[in-house]
Amino acid sequence: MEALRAACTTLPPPDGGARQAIATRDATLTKPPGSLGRLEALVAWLGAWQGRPDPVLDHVRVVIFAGNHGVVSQGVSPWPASVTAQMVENFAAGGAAINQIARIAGASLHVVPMAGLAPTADFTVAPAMDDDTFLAAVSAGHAAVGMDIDLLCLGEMGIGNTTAAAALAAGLFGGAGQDWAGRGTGLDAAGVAHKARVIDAALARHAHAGHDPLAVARCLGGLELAAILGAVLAARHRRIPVLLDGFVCTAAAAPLACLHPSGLAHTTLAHRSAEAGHAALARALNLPPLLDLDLRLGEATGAALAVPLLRAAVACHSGMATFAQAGVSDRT
Ligand SMILES: Cc1cc2ncn([C@H]3O[C@H](COP(=O)(O)O)[C@@H](O)[C@H]3O)c2cc1C
Ligand SMILES: O=C(O)c1cccnc1
Repeated sequence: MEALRAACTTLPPPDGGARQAIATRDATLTKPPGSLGRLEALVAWLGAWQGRPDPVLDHVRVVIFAGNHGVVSQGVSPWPASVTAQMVENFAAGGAAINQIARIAGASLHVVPMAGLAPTADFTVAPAMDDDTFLAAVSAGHAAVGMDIDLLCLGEMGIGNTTAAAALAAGLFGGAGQDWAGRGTGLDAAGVAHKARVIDAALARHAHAGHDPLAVARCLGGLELAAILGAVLAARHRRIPVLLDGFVCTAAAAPLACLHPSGLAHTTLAHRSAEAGHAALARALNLPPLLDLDLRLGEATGAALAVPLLRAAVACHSGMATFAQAGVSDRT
């Protein structure tokens, strides 16, 4: 655990030279300065983390981690845990939403089933994971990133994981179950109230995890959430920019922000999920979302949807003419 903590607290910064070169070229392009808004910031962000004045999106990888959750036995999801494995099969067959969106985005799709989809412990009665299980899950996430990647999109599949994400968010940022619990895959109001009580029970049981973000992630998280944390960490050490997906993915990455003040600087939040806690979590992490499409699916769908936006931003930066080239008058 201490090696992981050290890896989370000693993080490389972005490439300031690449960022500056991008700003310098941007100022010469045939548009009013700043007129491409966040697209300009996205190019600078990509280049600063890729260490390139000419950011590329040739190799975009979507990784979905799948895991099961013991807390499902508390009736926190309208769906049975067996759907996790069935959806892993559906990903392999090309039938899920993410298969379609990843194809449109020009991204490869990789699915990593965690621990043979064996569930974690029910965290209302015991820590979700012991140290070894947690560290193995973080390592699996780390290993799934690969080397020659220009952009990593992260997502998850795991029935019950909006409960784990809400518990993790509460453990890291405070508040009670009702502040973070949402409808997930379709709970009604009574179901959300029950889910909030289940989260409160978990928070009470693991209060001793206190302010150690890794202990909170181990006790209240899940296997696929730990893997996402490992993947975000690996990407940082390899300077690969990351698009985070919805509520679950954001909560999974959050411990790194709690361990290092700029721990998530190499990530962009692709969208604001309709899941109730996501807006507050995004604010707590100072991660303004790119898209707001009322998605509440997970699977990295929101992350993959933002890839074409990044492609457009890069195309503008690399392909636009300068004022001098086009013979367009600069401002007087
Ligand atoms: C068919 C199906 C496909 C999914 N794809 C993603 N999720 C999403 O819903 C689950 C979390 O919601 P909860 O906490 O309410 O169980 C996760 O698997 C998440 O990825 C799905 C859920 C279902 C049912
Ligand atoms: O935003 C998410 O990550 C989400 C929301 C609902 C269900 N699964 C995931």
